[in-house]
Amino acid sequence: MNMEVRYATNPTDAKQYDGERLRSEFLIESLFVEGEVNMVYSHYDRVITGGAVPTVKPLKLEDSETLKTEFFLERREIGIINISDGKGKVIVNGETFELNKRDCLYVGRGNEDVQLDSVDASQPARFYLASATAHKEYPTKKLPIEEATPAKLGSDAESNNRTIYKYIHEDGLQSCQLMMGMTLLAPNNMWNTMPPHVHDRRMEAYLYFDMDEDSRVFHFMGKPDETRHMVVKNEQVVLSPPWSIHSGVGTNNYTFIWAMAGENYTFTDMDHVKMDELK
Ligand SMILES: O=C(O)C(=O)C[C@H](O)C(=O)CO
Ligand SMILES: [Zn+2]
Repeated sequence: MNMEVRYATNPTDAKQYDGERLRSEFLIESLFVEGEVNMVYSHYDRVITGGAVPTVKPLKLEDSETLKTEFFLERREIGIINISDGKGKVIVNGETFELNKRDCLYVGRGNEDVQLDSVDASQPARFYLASATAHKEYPTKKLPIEEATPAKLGSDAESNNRTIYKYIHEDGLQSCQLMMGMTLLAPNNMWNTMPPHVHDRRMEAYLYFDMDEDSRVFHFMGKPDETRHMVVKNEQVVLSPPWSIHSGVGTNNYTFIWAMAGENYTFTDMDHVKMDELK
């Protein structure tokens, strides 16, 4: 288990950052390594994002060193999505949940033993993890992508025709503060979340995946009138501060998982940015 800690940055300081500094604060370049659990603890709403790729043996969710708790979910909840064609298994206190590609499992606070495993070590599962602090236990529950409610957004004319699947949210899997879902772009559509928005009440993390080796997403961040971009590869995560837009355009098709935590539990609570305000 590897845990990196990242502190929060205010937007006035972030204005001065060059590309390298921007990437070291806001881009997570390597989460998915075979046989490892890698996580980043962000001071933005204390959200932990991580990747786990179990092969020949299960990997345990743990980090008493950083959290100073007896077990990982003592005071936390977690959303787990398998992004691999290889089937995965999550074993929660002895109960097994099988996750196909794009299925999501919510595990509530108080579950002591969480293990992540692959059904076939030669085609391992790749689990994306997002965890937030939690004040009570909600039931551990799986939601296959087929049962997540799709919402169509955008249009071919704007090159942003896409479908949002919400898994953990007020009308889906219940949680304390974590919200999580996946956005799939229709073929030949490259833009996400443009026009952009901010939500000063919540941080957000985007995991970009399903990309070829040479595909890139140009991810836009920053205050609406002070934007920057980072060039993002397959299976990399952007940490989006509450004051920042979070939008991207790909050189090829891609999918992304968004996860949020913070003040309220209302997916639609966004401050939309007018194109005139963008600089
Ligand atoms: O495609 C989109 O637009 C999104 O998926 C937006 C995210 O869900 C988001 O930013 C929620 O605040
Ligand atoms: Zn958002």
